[in-house]
Order: sequence, then structure tokens, then C-alpha cells
Amino acid sequence: MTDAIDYARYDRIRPIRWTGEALELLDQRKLPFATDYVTCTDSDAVAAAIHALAVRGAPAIGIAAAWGAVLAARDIEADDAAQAAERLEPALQRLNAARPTAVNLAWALARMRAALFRAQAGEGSDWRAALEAEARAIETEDLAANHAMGVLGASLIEAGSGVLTHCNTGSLATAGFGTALGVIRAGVAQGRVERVYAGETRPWNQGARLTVWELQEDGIDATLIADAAASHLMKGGGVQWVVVGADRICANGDVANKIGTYQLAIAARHHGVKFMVVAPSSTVDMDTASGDLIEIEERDPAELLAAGGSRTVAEGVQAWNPVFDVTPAALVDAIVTERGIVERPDLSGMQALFGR
Ligand SMILES: CSC[C@@H](O)[C@@H](O)C(=O)COP(=O)(O)O
Repeated sequence: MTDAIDYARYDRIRPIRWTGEALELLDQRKLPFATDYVTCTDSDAVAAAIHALAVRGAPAIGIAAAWGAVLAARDIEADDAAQAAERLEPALQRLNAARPTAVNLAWALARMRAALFRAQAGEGSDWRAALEAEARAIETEDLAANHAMGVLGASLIEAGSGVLTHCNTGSLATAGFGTALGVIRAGVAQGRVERVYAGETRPWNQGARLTVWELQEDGIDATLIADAAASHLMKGGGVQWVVVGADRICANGDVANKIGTYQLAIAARHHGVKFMVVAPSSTVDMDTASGDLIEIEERDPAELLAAGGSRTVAEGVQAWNPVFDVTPAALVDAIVTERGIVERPDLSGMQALFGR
């Protein structure tokens, strides 16, 4: 078993490209059959792309929002960083409102505000350059965090294991390599992960359209399952770990992630399958005490009423479409971040790694 991972192998998918003039976002609504980029030349276009899921995944929407702030800075005049901060605020608020659940969005925008504050305090007088440098740093640090988490998370997995993942947590959802998918990539490279299963992730099908495509691009064999097949898979001994990402991890270790994650955690505990959450520290929200306090995004019920653009449900039927759920900390075996691992998370374990 080797720890050497050829990261360059996983660099081909680039969901977020800054050209120096515009932000190009790989349109994830069209994958896997078309690789078109949406070109954003102002911050409201970035907010719209985040809301419409052209770009998605907690770290990726934080990175996109940071570049959105850089674009917003081009549309204002200001004498200094303090005035810029004031004039940028409406655009930052609109970016922040694009999606409510993933804390990475607010986290990235807070970093952009802090960069302006430092510019104001005289640490580099060019506040536009300071914003651009901060957006780049957010992206670079996310990639480094993913590489670190991949190896850390894989170290928990016994050689020859099967894993089940949910939603898409790969290069498409991050600056590259991925969170949960990074652990799977590292685990496959090291011979720890022998079988990979991905749930479809209805209704938007991130697992079916994105995750198995990413793995296919890597040459990693993966088996798609219907979301409803997960318990049956666990009962048969096909998987030893469920490995998922997160949109927000609370101070007590509760985890918000894609709808369906909670029922996977319940099924995993019932079958003696381990449950791992992999996320950068930018997803940890020590200001939110527990999962009950997280706003869960509800999207258009129309997403449930059709498949591939064709209506599948009788006219007049109503649907409810919450797109995230909260897994209680008690069902989580390990939270893996670039700072380290919290096993059997609770408030004191989270505080030991993240302070407060
Ligand atoms: C590294 S991505 C982690 C999470 O953001 C992911 O699991 C997820 O729930 C994404 O939801 P999405 O609605 O596709 O943005």
C-alpha cells in the first residue's frame, strides 16, 4: 500500500475558470453529455449561476462567489478600501442569498470582506488586487485541503473495502480532487477501496450524472445504484463505509448534506457500516450550535415532477422538495477535515479541533 498519489491525473475537470476578465463556470446542468461553460461578467450572473445549479457543491459555490466579488469590484468606483467595502455590500448580499444551506458561501464572502479590511489597514493599498488575490487563495487552499483530506480519510479504510457515496463531492464540487470523492480516489490509489457505489441522488441526479462520470474519466470502476437500493446493498455486505461530503457542520457535529444522507446514516448504523463525513474547515460552522438551526433549502417541486425534461407525474399532483437534510452527530463515525479527524463527533471533539 503506497501513499503516493498522482494528483495531476485528477486535474482534467475544471469547473471554475477565471480568465482575468470573466468567470467561466462549467454548466453542471448539462453534464455528462455537454461540456459548455457559462460566462459570467458580473456578480449577479454568478449569483444566478449558483442559484440555478450551473455551479454547485459547497466549496465550489464559495469559490465562485469569491470571484463574483472580484467582478462586483469592477463595477464600482471607490476612493479607498473602506468606501469599496460599503459599495460592494449589496452585491455581496445578493451572492450570499443565492443558496442558504452551504456555509462555504458566507465563509468565502466573509474572507473577501476581511481582505478589504486588511487593504484599508494599509496592508497593500490596491484593494482590487487584494480581492483578486484572496479569491485565488480561497481556490488554492481548497485544492490543498482536498489533497490532505483524501489521504487522512483513506487511512481509516481497511484494504479491500467497498464504499458507498452520495451526491457529487468531486472535482466538480470543489477546486479539484474532491472531498468524499477525494477520499475514494486516494483509497482506490492506495488499494484500500476495492468497490465504489454511487447513489443516483434524486431528484437532480448528481450521483448519476456527475459522480459516476467523474470516476469514469479517472478510469475508476463505479457502480450506480438507485437511492432506494442502499439498505439492500449494506445488508449484503457490499460496503463497509458510507463516505459523504457536507454543506455545513455544526458545533455539536451535526451535518447538513444532500437530501438522503440522513437515511443513509440510519441504514449504515443499523447494518454496522461506518459513516464518514469529509469536508474542509470552511464547511465547519462553530457559530451554529446544532443542525436544528440550519436553514434547509427547498427548491421548485417541478424538479420532482419530471425526469429528463418529461413530466412523469399526473398534472395537479403536489410535491415537497427539500434538498438537504441533517444527520445527527450520533450517527457519524468520523468527520475528516484538512485539520484532522474528529471521531464520534460531539461539541468537545469539535472544539478541540476548531476552537471556541
Ligand atoms: C464537496 S460537495 C459537499 C456537498 O456540497 C454535497 O454533498 C452536496 O450536498 C451538494 O449539493 P448541491 O445541491 O449539488 O450543491
